[in-house]
Amino acid sequence: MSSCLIAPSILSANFARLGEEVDNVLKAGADWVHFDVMDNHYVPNLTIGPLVCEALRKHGVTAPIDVHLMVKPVDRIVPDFAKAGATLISFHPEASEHVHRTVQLIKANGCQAGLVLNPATPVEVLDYVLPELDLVLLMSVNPGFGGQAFIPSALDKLKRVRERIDRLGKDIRLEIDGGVKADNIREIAAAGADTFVAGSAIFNAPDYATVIAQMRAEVAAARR
Ligand SMILES: O=C(CO)[C@@H](O)[C@H](O)COP(=O)(O)O
Ligand SMILES: [Fe+2]
Repeated sequence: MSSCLIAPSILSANFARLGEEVDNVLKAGADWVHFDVMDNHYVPNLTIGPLVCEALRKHGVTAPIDVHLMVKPVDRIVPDFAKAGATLISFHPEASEHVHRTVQLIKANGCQAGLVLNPATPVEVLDYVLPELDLVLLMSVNPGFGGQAFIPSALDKLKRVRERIDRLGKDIRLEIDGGVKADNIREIAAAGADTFVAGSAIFNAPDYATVIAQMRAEVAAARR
């Protein structure tokens, strides 16, 4: 199993002080910055684009930026995010006419590629494309908003995707996104996730370092 990575979703950060918020959460022990891009079309919400990603890089953020695109169509915006400093780019298959082509486009632009499965998207969508991926992102809420409750069926889905990744024997990260908290992360880790997005659980807490440390301890307990 790969190392445990914590990826705070900046959707729940204070956007008026975004650079400082990202610095603080990284100082508090976060590994990646999870960057939620919403277009008010694929999902009913509107957030941030490549300019903000670029601004974080110019501000001095060197940690991996994990871009979660909830944008349809997706291909046109991929090169812009690559130029803006994205490390990984993940997209929803429903937002791409040609999933395999979008994966290749992301890689051709020098980024790692991830595919995102909504709660009702079957794992079979990974057939034929899993070997090309660097990451699978399972949604444990319907995309569009932070602060929603974890959908329990994601646990069974995590197990099924973990089996597929292990069978393939390739180093592919299994990321979970939505409703992840210190009090449910242990069972999420036990089900096979190795990369944990958490927005409200971290940014709504008084002390980011305490929550992140708690989360890591829970993941370690699941792996013992
Ligand atoms: O992609 C999304 C929502 O669409 C997420 O990344 C959320 O922003 C996670 O927030 P919490 O559920 O952890 O508050
Ligand atoms: Fe996300």
